[in-house]
Amino acid sequence: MTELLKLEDVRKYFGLRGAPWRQAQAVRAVDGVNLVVRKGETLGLVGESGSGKSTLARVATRLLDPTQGRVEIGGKDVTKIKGRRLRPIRRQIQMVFQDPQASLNPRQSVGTILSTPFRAQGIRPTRAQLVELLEQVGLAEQHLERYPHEFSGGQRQRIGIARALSVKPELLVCDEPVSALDVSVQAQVLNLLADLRDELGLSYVLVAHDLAVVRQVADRIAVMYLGTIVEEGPAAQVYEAPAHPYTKALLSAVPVPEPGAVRERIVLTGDVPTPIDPPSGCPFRTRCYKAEDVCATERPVLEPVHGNTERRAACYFPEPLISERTSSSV
Ligand SMILES: Nc1ncnc2c1ncn2[C@@H]1O[C@H](COP(=O)(O)OP(=O)(O)OP(=O)(O)O)[C@@H](O)[C@H]1O
Repeated sequence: MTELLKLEDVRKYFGLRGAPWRQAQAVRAVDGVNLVVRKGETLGLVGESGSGKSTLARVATRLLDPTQGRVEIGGKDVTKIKGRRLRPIRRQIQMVFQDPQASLNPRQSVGTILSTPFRAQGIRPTRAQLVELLEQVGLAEQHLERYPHEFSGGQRQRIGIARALSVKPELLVCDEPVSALDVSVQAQVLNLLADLRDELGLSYVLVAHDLAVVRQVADRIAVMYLGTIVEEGPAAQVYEAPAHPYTKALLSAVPVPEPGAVRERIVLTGDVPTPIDPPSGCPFRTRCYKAEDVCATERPVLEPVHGNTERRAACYFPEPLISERTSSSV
């Protein structure tokens, strides 16, 4: 299948400017990520706050330059591309931001907001094109002249999605697209994203800290911890039988949908280490219930788990791939 996005050993360190003693304090927000998103799939990127999801999303869409590594979009190496030469890239990959309130200019009408990506491509959109965009996200022509404050949170996110769709991208990177919304509205926006995927053949990277949200829509899951991907695989398999101890701990806090089913609860002790000075070896080892000496000396890389090439985990002691979940009698 066509690879729409490919990241190879991507790193993003903040604070590398200035005197050498300052550089020693660099924040390793993304620290060696390899990831592929194929046409037609929805990849859920999950992890706790501060794990580097937003930074990775911004590097992948080339809103940020990587410190190191390679970014391929639509089979083309775009790592070093800058300025106007990024235009054709923007037609392939667009971003939807977390907070529609902050990402929409309050002084611009919806019509102006939706026109901006066209103009960045040197195109003057027709009114019919703008109306079509609004209709795609469940809004209507009469909304074109209105301003962001006249809309609800859910409607504003629809405008953010319409803006991202304007240049007909193949891949949308959605950074926590529903976390700023009321729970009742979250499902509507997620349904809209699913409908758009079916109608337009879109692919998504869906960034979320809420595993229940990702479960609804993702085909594949990648789990981030301290700037690295610690596990990836088909969503159903990862949810059913997490291989990495961190994924297992994260999921143990998520209610199981089937009535009567229970999951073993794992409470992680200790704080997330600082990305300025991550632990030696495995970044998760300081909080891991399975850590052994080897985990402190060598960093594990993503490898097939127990021979299953669909499932990869960066762990020397992955969990078995069969579910350990127990069902109590209903
Ligand atoms: N511009 C920046 N300068 C310095 N450090 C930054 C910058 N942006 C992010 N960071 C740091 O990089 C790390 C990863 O942040 P990032 O926002 O990517 O994580 P996240 O998983 O998206 O978390 P959240 O869900 O809270 O946004 C954090 O330690 C954060 O403080």
